[in-house]
Amino acid sequence: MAAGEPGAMARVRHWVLGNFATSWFLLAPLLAAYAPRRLFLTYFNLFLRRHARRLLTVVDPYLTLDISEKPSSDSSSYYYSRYESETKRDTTFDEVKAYLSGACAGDARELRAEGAEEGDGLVISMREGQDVSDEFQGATLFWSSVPADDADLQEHHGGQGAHQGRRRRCQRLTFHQRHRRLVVDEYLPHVRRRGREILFNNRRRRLYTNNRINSYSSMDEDAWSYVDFDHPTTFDTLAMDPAKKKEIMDDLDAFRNNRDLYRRTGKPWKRGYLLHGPPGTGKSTMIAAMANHLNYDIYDVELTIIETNNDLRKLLIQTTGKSIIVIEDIDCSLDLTGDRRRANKDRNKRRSSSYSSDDSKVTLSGLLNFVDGLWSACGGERIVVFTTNHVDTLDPALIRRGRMDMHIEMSYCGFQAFKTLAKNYLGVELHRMFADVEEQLREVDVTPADVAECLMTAKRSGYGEDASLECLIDELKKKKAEAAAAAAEAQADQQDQDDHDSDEDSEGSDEYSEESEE
Ligand SMILES: Nc1ncnc2c1ncn2[C@@H]1O[C@H](COP(=O)(O)OP(=O)(O)OP(=O)(O)O)[C@@H](O)[C@H]1O
Ligand SMILES: [Mg+2]
Repeated sequence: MAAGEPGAMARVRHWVLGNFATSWFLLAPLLAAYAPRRLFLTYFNLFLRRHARRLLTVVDPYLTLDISEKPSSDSSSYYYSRYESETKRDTTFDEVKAYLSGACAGDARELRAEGAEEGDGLVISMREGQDVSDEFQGATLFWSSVPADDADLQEHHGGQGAHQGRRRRCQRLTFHQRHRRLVVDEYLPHVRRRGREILFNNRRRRLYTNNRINSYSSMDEDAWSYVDFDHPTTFDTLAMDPAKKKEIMDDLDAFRNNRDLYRRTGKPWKRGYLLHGPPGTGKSTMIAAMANHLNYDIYDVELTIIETNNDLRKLLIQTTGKSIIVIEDIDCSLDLTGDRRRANKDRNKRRSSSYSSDDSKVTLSGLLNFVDGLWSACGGERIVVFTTNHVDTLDPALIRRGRMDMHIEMSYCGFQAFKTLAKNYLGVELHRMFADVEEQLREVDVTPADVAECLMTAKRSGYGEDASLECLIDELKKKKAEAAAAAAEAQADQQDQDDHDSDEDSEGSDEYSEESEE
């Protein structure tokens, strides 16, 4: 309707057009008989144009929607990154193909297999002309593989390019017109989301570490370098109390599976874990197990080379979702000691004198913002892990619930943890010597790292189960004796100190009494 057209006129026009089809059937014979041929043809033409589409939908109520393969010239490995997505190609075709991979493997008869862009997996897709069906909220939808339109090809390549010599493909979705809204609003976003997950799970995981970045450089500078993450630890091989382990796994699963809950409650989709305990109790090992369990990347933040809070933020926005951001030994990193103080000195030397050193520190507040400031909410599905050997020295603000939601104490090796290590290293779940080991473990503080090392050494030397366990028991006894000797020595030192103090006290009081007598 034209703007400003009176309502009455519009109604009349609508009525006329609405009755056009009827009027055609009434008027056609009259026009054919009495009107000039030219007028008849014009009238007929008009009728066809207006009503052909409507007639077609009666005959064929199905709609099609094409998703074409994009030129490979800007194809690059698939990223799950908010930052990078702005500059990377449209990945819809890949997502749809990944989504259909499962259905194709089950349904289609003529398949095509391509190596996944990363990892050892295969992406199965349909050969041209094949189709598969899919169900979504009670609607049946059909996907078929067809060549992309020539027009489409021209549009994207200008008639040449990387796809020359190979026809681009297109996934065609066919659905009933009554599902139009369902498809556009819900089904296609669902397909893309699911496809993205499949692509993400197929790729190799990465272990990132931050580069030293120049605060004044552009945002394009790579803040992170990475290697493939291929750590073999899983929760199965992690030695710790089974109940505690289950609690952590359940917590991780609840985090991963509750995207909507986080959204509904207005909480950013992230969670913090504080791992604390003596060296060698498995804090770093736990992080690897978490990453393997969730299939997330790891960003290992080296705080000592970050110069400003702003750089820290820059790092954060270049991380991807589905990742674990780790700051190891947080107590050492934040306290400006050792390397960090040296790093600051070096930096200050390099800087012009107009910048005070106060401008260039990662402060506690910078770190707090990193963990749960506004920027930290971008991207979502992110886990932050801090590790420390000295939980008591940490600022309470840093580890309060909400920032570090779960505090996990990694403790010395108990019997249950030992059983996991025995299974890992010796392949035994039960043994008559376990009772001896249990007894020794009750009396000595030994880390899982010590036990693992002992069993590994025995295994490498070709010892059998009995000999390996004997070695371990000997080692535990030795440690117990060492601990007893150290305790005795400490007690003796303490005694000496007390004696010394009391001697000084009595000398002091003698002097005092002599002075007072005088
Ligand atoms: N709980 C555990 N389960 C299985 N293996 C463990 C465990 N704890 C330690 N280990 C073994 O000991 C090695 C060292 O452990 P890890 O580096 O995880 O200790 P950590 O607590 O991070 O120590 P640090 O505080 O010094 O960083 C690991 O490579 C692993 O082989
Ligand atoms: Mg560690």
